[in-house]
Amino acid sequence: MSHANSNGSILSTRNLTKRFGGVVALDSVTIDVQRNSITLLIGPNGAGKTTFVNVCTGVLKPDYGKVLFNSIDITGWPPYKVYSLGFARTFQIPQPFRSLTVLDNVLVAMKSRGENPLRALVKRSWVREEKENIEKAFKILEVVGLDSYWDWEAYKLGAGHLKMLEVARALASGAKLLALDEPIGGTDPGYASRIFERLSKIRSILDVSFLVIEHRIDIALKYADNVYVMDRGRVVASGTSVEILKNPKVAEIYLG
Ligand SMILES: Nc1ncnc2c1ncn2[C@@H]1O[C@H](COP(=O)(O)OP(=O)(O)OP(=O)(O)O)[C@@H](O)[C@H]1O
Repeated sequence: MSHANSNGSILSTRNLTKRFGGVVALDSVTIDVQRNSITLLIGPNGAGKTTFVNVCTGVLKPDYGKVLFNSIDITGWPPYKVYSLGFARTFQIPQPFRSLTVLDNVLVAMKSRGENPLRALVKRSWVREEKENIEKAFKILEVVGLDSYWDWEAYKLGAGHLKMLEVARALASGAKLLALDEPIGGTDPGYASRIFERLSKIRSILDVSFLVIEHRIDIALKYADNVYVMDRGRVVASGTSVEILKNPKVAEIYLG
């Protein structure tokens, strides 16, 4: 199942176009990210991958085209609104609170989703809510494989664990779609595969999808449900990993 119809999609773009002066960074890009999928976005430097995510998440406004999240037209929405709807993004360099523990980092992310200030006045409900939040945070840490690090300060974590903490924080914020920018960048091949195994497990347990930009396709392709290949602002191929590996255009882009 390589091609989506937009009903099963958490994210759909239609003819998304973005120019920077004379450069067409996105040239009529139509992409579907299926629910509960890992969708991989690959392509050489300057293909438009980062611009695509920036336009979808509201960091940049498109010149033309549409972005639909959960069938809601979010074209041109500001980033905070896109985020509060459940579309989160993690960056190449994770940004946790370094001196806070892993657990506190997750709790902070959970709270940032708009708390009712009056709630805090009612002590009993506050205590109960705090307890529920901690239980929920531990469940998330278990899912991402950080439960045994719950009391570590974030600055003590290695690159791979930091990326998973970012994922945990996004999940805590209620995200249904996570755009991950090079999740295995800076990790060794063994750990890189484990990160993708985790993502694969997370999306089978929880109702979440991943849109992943990754350069190390040798590792990433195995775990992707769907792949889009971009080159010079266009989608030049799409399909399953197997289809993509067989596609002569892809070989040409990467080798030629
Ligand atoms: N803010 C900007 N101003 C001008 N040009 C830009 C800007 N952002 C991106 N571009 C141009 O748009 C094109 C697409 O860039 P983009 O960063 O989206 O590619 P990419 O596929 O993410 O590349 P990489 O893999 O190197 O990160 C490139 O030609 C780039 O130089």
